[in-house]
Amino acid sequence: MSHMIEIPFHKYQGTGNDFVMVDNRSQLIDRNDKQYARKLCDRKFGIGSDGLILIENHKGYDFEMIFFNPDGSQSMCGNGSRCAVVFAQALGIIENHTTFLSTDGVHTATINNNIVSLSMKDVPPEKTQAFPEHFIIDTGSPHYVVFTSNLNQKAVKEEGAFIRYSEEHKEKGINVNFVEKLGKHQIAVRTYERGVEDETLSCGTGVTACAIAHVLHGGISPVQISTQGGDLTVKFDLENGTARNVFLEGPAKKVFSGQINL
Ligand SMILES: N[C@@H](CCC[C@H](N)C(=O)O)C(=O)O
Repeated sequence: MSHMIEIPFHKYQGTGNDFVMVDNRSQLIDRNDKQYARKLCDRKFGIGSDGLILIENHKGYDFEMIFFNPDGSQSMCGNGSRCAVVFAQALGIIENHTTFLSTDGVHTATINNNIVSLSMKDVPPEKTQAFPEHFIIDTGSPHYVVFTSNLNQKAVKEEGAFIRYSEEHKEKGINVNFVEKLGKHQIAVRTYERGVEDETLSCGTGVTACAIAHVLHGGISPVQISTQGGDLTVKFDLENGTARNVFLEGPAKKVFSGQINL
């Protein structure tokens, strides 16, 4: 970031997971400079959000979304992808259906009355590790999933940080999800996100991992997930241990627009 620029931005949220969106089709922002994410996502000195998303042109797809955590690290973001789809529609890039590129590859999505249904990657057994007390499942981002009772009383930030900074996970980091079973088709989830290093109100790749863990534990798809920021649905088929035809569904909305000088 060498000289001062004025950046038009749009703030979106998907079940309370909030993102700064920048239409970067004219390459206003250097996508290799992590300082933009650090500055724009800062809740005291910037706009404030759980991540920065750049929308860029891509030859083979409707668009490419580039996601950054507030610390500048990159990973797949389920809620951010859902918000990016609504943003792409507002920009006139797409109508109600899209095929686009995200951090972990190609996704499709459909928008119906502000509900975005996003295809997620298959999750084969190699991406699912079951331990006596928890699961580790990679749904584009790595997730530690632990079942609990009294979810509302959980010290998610403290207990999540303890696992995320443990000897095993401190180097690459991991997102930590606490899950309470509410029924065969229902769970409640609270998530500590790496890169934010705090609890967020919802995490799309996180609830996808939790829904898969729930079905491996006797639950049934579709799974309704209640998060601190609203409700999501995850559906998939489990075939020989592989979760296929995985869809993450829920609302995504614009909150406000503005411009910032950096
Ligand atoms: N909020 C996201 C996940 C964002 C990435 C995550 N913090 C990581 O670094 O793995 C979601 O909705 O999936």
